[in-house]
Amino acid sequence: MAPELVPAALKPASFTKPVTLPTRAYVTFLAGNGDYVKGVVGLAKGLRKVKTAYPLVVAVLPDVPEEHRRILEDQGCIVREIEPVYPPENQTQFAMAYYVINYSKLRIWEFVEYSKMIYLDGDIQVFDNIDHLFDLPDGYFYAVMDCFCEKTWSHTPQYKIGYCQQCPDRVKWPAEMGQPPALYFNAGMFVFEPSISTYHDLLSTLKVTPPTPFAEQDFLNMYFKDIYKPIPPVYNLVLAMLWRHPENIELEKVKVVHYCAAGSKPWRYTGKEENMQREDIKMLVKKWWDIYNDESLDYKKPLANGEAEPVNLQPFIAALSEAGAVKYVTAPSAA
Ligand SMILES: O=c1ccn([C@@H]2O[C@H](COP(=O)(O)OP(=O)(O)O)[C@@H](O)[C@H]2O)c(=O)[nH]1
Ligand SMILES: OC[C@H]1O[C@H](O[C@@H]2[C@@H](O)[C@H](O)[C@@H](O)[C@H](O)[C@@H]2O)[C@H](O)[C@@H](O)[C@H]1O
Ligand SMILES: [Mn+2]
Repeated sequence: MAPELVPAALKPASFTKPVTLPTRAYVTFLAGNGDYVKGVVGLAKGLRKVKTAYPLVVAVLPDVPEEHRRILEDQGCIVREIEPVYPPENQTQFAMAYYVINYSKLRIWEFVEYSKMIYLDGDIQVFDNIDHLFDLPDGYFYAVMDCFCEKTWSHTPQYKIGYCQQCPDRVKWPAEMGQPPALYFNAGMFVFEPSISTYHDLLSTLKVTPPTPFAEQDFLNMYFKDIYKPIPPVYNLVLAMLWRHPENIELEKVKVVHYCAAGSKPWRYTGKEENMQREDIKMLVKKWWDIYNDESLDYKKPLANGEAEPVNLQPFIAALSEAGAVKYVTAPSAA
């Protein structure tokens, strides 16, 4: 029998089937009426500088003032208000008292208008395009491994014996203490898929999980332990790595910097805290300020003729395609 002249996949019908493009976005979290809004402005401008194809969603708690929300919308951010999430009643001493508000990050699993998201703390800057991370296979939780060597970890057995997952052979985990701790990620940056069922399960699991010093970071590590996949530290340079594990870092290759070491928040930098006079820290803080102060990176910057800069339609197209107003037809790939 003559082979099909037109393979089924190329029959006209397959070209008219509406295809919803995967909608992707970066997402960050903002709480309070303080200065973290500067971190988020810096992040929005940094993502624009590396020409990301995706919008930045900012999940804001109710206590974020209207003025700060306006600043972020004027920087092209999609501002979404979320309700706080509190851990169960507890006597926990969080590593930092304010960590209790970080459980509210869990609300981002409810952003199911996006198929895949990259979460970034507001104290993170993206210096190279990382859009390719959205193409990582679904079904896993991707993040960079943390370091246990800072004083903030002094409550843990690994700190007490000098063990760190970044260099498991320097001080080996003693057999008499059983298995070494499972690989543990820093929750300042991760690639995830929003899902209503996961969202509800996260919140119901939280209700019966005693809080611990690293708050939602500990909780997320416990919850995603079975599907966690480490990604290279170039995607989330926890600054302490520079003095704790310099052998694991090639600074010139770092794409994402996480200003989480004490005293390193660029918008609060004084240089007085330990390690803050290091040349690499001073260089990274300057790099952050260079972006923050770069007016050419402002969103919809009016051009000389007074017209607004061409608007980046990506966020609107993504929203429209999701809402079904615009049906995309994919042509077969050229490859
Ligand atoms: O007053 C605050 C404290 C924290 N955050 C948000 O919560 C994230 C996690 O807190 P932080 O980065 O300070 O923790 P670290 O990574 O330094 O431990 C921040 O990046 C912000 O996105 C905020 O918006 N306001
Ligand atoms: O609420 C807990 C926080 O825990 C993490 O920060 C810590 C952690 O990285 C430690 O390993 C460092 O020693 C420390 O400096 C740093 O602040 C996340 O960055 C943050 O997003 C958030 O989840
Ligand atoms: Mn952080």
